[in-house]
Amino acid sequence: MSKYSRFWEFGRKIICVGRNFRAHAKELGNEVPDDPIIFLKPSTAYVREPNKIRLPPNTNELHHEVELGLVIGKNGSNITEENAMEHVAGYCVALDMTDRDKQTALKKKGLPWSLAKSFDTSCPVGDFLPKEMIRNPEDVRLWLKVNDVMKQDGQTDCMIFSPSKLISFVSGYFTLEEGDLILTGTPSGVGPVSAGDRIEAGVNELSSIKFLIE
Ligand SMILES: O=C(O)/C=C/C(=O)CC(=O)C(=O)O
Ligand SMILES: [Mg+2]
Repeated sequence: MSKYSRFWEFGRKIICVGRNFRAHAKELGNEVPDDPIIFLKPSTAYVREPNKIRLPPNTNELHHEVELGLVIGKNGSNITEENAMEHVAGYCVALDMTDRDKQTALKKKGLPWSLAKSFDTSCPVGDFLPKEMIRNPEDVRLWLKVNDVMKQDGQTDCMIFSPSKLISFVSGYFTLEEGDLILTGTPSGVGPVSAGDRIEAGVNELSSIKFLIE
């Protein structure tokens, strides 16, 4: 068993990348970024099956976003793109649950997104997938169904910034630590979920998660 098999218990940083897929930036009417857009979630955002995703306070529009998670296995800062993958212990399927209404209101005021992105249970994660299980993180299918209907179905080769580029960029600002998780951005097809809905999501056919909205 890998020491990272319960990486969420390390209690480390969850570093998230936004607008990393052109089609998703476009569906929300955003410009494609010149540099990665980065935000953070606290470790209290983690949720694991069979626990449920809770609606944040005063939400009108909770959105699903399926993402590939990179689990960091080696500390480092100022990591080069060439050495980046040496810092990855493995992968997971993850959701970046987003209070879209709140995010839109905060964006309009030029305020941080934390309340919209970082609430308790905003980061459901699947099982740890050791690095050997995904030969090429730039060739992974990310999919998500709500109540058995496919809503997101994208390939990581459509990322604007590759996993290596993201690790290199982020590690110039934050020292990456063992147990950190990097969420690499969502493909298009994000949309609302309500109490009672069932989300199922996965990376390839390797790992899937099922979460109910409470
Ligand atoms: O700028 C927006 O309106 C929304 C951006 C996001 O929510 C970014 C992501 O979290 C993502 O692209 O995965
Ligand atoms: Mg996201």
